[in-house]
Amino acid sequence: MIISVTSGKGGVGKTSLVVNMAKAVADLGGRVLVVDCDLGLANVDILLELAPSKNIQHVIMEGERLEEIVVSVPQGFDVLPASSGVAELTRLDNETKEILLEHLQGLWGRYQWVFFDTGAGIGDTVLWFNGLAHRIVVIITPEPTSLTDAYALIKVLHRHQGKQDFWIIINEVNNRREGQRLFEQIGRVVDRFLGVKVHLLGVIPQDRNFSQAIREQRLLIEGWPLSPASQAVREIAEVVFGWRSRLGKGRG
Ligand SMILES: Nc1ncnc2c1ncn2[C@@H]1O[C@H](COP(=O)(O)OP(=O)(O)OP(=O)(O)O)[C@@H](O)[C@H]1O
Repeated sequence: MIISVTSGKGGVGKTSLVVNMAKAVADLGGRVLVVDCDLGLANVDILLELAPSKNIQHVIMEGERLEEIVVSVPQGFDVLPASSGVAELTRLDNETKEILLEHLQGLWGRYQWVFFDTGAGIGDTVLWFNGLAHRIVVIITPEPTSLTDAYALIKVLHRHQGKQDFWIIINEVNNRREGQRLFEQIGRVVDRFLGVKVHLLGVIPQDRNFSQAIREQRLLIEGWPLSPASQAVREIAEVVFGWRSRLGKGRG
């Protein structure tokens, strides 16, 4: 099952949540791959303190095989790293997309869960990766711009790709009630103007250990396993873990 973790606004916690969810799902027994889909501005390798010699850039530009690029991390999952500072990769032409898709299809059958950590916004590459996913998880924070940008992203994915269902994580809230209120707010708007359904996947409290974890290049759920945010990530992972069995073994 391919799960894309995406957002309208940048800096809302996508990469932080993807790597922590990947470990939490792997801890439950899943074979997990994280794909850094922010092809020109990669971050996953930094958060995991990887120094990959090759990345997706080498597949696209030099014809390397993805298998040669995948890195197994000690946290128990695999990572497909991307490159940083390569402007050409921020917009993929159709031929490149076809090549990449062919490579990816040969790879992800080996995994039960594939997490896409997409870039932010409604750019072509973000939309393309979201289009490949079985489930789209949109991260929203309480900032009003995050909410309006999430609406814009959902609108574009619905109109251009016919996506009907979105799973929402409200991140960086002061309390659960605030998360619930924000979820209801986005739910009302997308239902009224787009006829789209959103589902609450989880609410994650604000936790300054998240930025400490990034500075130390550690995972929150490893370094601060008892924090409320770690607990929330694990609860989300349990829901995600249950998705695959419901989807059936044939897909993903
Ligand atoms: N629940 C949280 N509480 C406090 N800080 C958080 C929380 N979640 C994420 N952050 C912080 O938000 C910042 C951005 O996180 P991250 O890089 O994961 O976001 P992103 O959406 O992947 O960014 P980009 O759009 O640039 O790829 C980081 O400093 C991280 O520590």
